[in-house]
Amino acid sequence: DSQASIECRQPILDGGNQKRDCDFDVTGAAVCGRDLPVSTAAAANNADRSPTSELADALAAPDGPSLRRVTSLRQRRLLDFFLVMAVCNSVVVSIDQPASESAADSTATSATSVDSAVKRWKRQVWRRKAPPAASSELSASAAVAASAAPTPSLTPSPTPPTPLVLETDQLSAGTPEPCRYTDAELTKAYVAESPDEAALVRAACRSGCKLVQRDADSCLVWLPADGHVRLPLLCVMPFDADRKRMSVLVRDPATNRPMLLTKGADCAVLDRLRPSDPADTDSDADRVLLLTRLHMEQYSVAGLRTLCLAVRYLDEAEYADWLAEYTLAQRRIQGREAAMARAFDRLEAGLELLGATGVEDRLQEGAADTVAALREAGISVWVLTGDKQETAVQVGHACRLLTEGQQLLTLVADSPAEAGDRVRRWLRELDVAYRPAYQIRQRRARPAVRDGVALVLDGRALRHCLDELVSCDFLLLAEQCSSVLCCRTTPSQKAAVVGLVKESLGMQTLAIGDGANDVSMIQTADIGVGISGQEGMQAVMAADFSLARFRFLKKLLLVHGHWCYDRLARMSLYLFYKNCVYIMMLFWYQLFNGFSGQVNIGQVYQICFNLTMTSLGPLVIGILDRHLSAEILMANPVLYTDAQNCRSYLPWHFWLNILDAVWQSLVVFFVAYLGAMDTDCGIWSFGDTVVSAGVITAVAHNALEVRGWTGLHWFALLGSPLIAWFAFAIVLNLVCTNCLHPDNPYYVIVHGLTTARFWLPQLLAPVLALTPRLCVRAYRNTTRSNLTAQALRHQSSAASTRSTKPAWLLSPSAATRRRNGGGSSGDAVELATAGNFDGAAVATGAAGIISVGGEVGLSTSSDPHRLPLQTRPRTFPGPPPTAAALTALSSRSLSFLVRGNGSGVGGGRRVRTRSASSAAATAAAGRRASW
Ligand SMILES: Nc1ncnc2c1ncn2[C@@H]1O[C@H](COP(=O)(O)OP(=O)(O)OP(=O)(O)O)[C@@H](O)[C@H]1O
Ligand SMILES: [Mg+2]
Repeated sequence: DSQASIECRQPILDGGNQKRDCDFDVTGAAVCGRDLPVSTAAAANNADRSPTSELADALAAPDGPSLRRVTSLRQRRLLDFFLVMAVCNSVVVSIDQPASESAADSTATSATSVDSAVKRWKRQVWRRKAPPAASSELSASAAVAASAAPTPSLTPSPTPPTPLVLETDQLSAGTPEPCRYTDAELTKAYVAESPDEAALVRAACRSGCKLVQRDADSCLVWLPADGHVRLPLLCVMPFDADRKRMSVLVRDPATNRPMLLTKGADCAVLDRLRPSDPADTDSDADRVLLLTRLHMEQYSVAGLRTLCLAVRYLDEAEYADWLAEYTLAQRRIQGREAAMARAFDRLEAGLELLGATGVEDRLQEGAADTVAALREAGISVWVLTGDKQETAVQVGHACRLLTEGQQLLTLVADSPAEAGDRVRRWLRELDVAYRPAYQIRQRRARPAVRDGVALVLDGRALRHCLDELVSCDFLLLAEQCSSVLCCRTTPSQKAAVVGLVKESLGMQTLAIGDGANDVSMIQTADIGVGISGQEGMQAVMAADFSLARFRFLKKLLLVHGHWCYDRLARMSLYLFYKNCVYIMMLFWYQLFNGFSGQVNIGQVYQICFNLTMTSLGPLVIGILDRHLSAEILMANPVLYTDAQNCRSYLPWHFWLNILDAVWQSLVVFFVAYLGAMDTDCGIWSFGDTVVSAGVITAVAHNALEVRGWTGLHWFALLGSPLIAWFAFAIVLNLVCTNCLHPDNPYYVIVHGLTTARFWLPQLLAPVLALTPRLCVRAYRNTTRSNLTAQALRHQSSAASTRSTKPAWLLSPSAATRRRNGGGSSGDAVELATAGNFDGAAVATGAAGIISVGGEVGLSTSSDPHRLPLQTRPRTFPGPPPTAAALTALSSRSLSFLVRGNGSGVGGGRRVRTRSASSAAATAAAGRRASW
């Protein structure tokens, strides 16, 4: 699933894990503070009045709709509307569970309990072992109806059940008995796979139509005019993403006729309505349809998820006929699914529209920030949702995937040719050159994204875009757009889109979703992330990573992703290095023995060099090292682009690393050789000196690579030479009196430790071997201006300011910063020329002034970890800042990223200013000079 849709899926758990029923409602008006009408046939005549309470009032009125009285058609529709809301779903009433469990206070618990409760119910439905015993609240007529429910095998009854005529006295006469549970108890007890369904059942309950109990064979509802009424369940046609609807076949308790209750997406229900009869002048079907469409549009534009509710009454012959087909379909071994779908299709036709509902689907806390951060990190975010377009666009705006003023390219097409034409026209308009598919994949750099353009398409258009004749152009277009929103997508389309991006663009893909409809997409993507929420655990079970909240994705990618990449890159480089050093130490000895293959290092040491003596250091780097703090990485998503561009492991890093290894082995070997020259040093004693210097050099190299020291780092790096080498070798030399022929090490190192020719190389070789690396490191740290280098400098300066060291131990700039109150902001603002911007001036701090081509704006942030790091200049529309405006900022953190036209501020010179106000004046002067 897409990020935005995940967010939308989680409205109920929002607000600090509190499940707040009042956050959503089908009717919205009273509860959500939204003045939205509910579209029903009953409300059709009075659509301009507030229908929310009107509907509930109408249901509860003394002369309101009742099953035991003859009511008007309009009243019956109102009753059916609420019955669909209450019954057409897979909601289980787990009233006996403690509220804390059933209310799903914790996401994980709720997901598990939802899953298990719903699964239990589904098992019951499919097994149908025994018809339920008539309970006390069952009215006599309902009891007859219940017993008339089909047998477990769903075999069509040879004779239709006795028609049940509802007799007035069979239902409780007079005032109906009150509902046995309170609204609060019931709403807490509803456990649903889908949060929308739970919202609908709760809304129906609050309006007066209460689902009290559900088992495999029947549903017990409470109605204001009738009390408890049991509806025998004949068949449940579960929701699936291809049909986009769900139906329940029940017996109407009033007439005992089969009655199909359906709810689903507008596109899945409105096409299946019974055509209106022009001869029937009483029918207001057209009017209801018109109003329902109008209301749904209002709901969608308000960002609500809409559903259409419909009903169909069948007669016994129709039902028996259908049941025969359905039973045959169920018994098929091959093509069972298709046959069942055909049977469902046949029944779910000729529907009568009852109305529509809108469920508010709020974004999780932090969702918008997360999407914004991912986009800032250079990650292309595509939203693939089953929602309708209007709702998805609203959600896109809410999560800041779409921005105001953006050009929305809305693709509607009925054929691949039409889709191809539209796409190619837009490509021409955007001035994008055509490229064949293989070139797109082989391309090194991604094209620049146009911030002002977003692409929106629905499932039908997407199907044509996935056609192989159109897909290449579609991808070219999609790449140009800052966001892509695919609506009304099926699970298979979601997977196909991910597969297309992965294969054709050669990109690493991450799919995140929370529902069963996201499973195939999650499995197709390179990295699958499941959100455990109200929609069950399927997504989590299929995913590589599981999160409880969408906002945790930011930390997963920007912090842990970044760390992981950096650690693995440096660990791999180190592993190549140490193997090369070891092999080369053996190789140099071959120059002295005519390449005979004789080695100067004992067998045990050869094995242990890699296995124990130099293995802990890279492991600790690979697991624990952190070159940038989590705060800096979270505050500066743009740092993620370094990882995306593989900056820590470029081909030249590898070759330089190997060259360095060759150099170090050369130094280690020949320094030991010079020490042993013209002495009585034996081959194994010389070997000990080489191994020892090699271990110390490799560990010192490792120490240079460490970015964040911890106790484990110290243990690994001190333990490797002291314990894994010296202690081990001494013990082996003392113990091994006559072993390991021919290199019996007995007393060799113990004797060597007493000689200067052993110790001198131990000191000299590491220093000489590591000097080039140290010099290059120092040079690069001083001169590099890329994002990571800037962040590292900021981090170390902040650390030195926080440090409790005496001032004379700090560098002059750190001492100045500490005097100025810390950080790199405040009075001391430094303007320095940035290497990659022509004529740009950069200063560290928290506020930024960013300008391109004469337009300039201000961006401020109070986060002290936020750096003015920008890979691309950005344009902030607005007039250039005046000196006064800049000076006004002097009381706050201030920094500049000012782009001139080659002259003016910065202008290739390094400018140092004393105070923010003088920096402001300089900038303003620069502005005048350059814009
Ligand atoms: N339980 C349900 N009963 C009837 N119709 C449903 C049900 N759940 C969803 N729908 C309808 O089917 C459409 C598609 O549902 P689907 O689950 O594929 O995607 P979604 O829930 O809208 O979005 P997402 O992709 O974010 O999960 C929904 O927009 C809704 O109109
Ligand atoms: Mg869904």
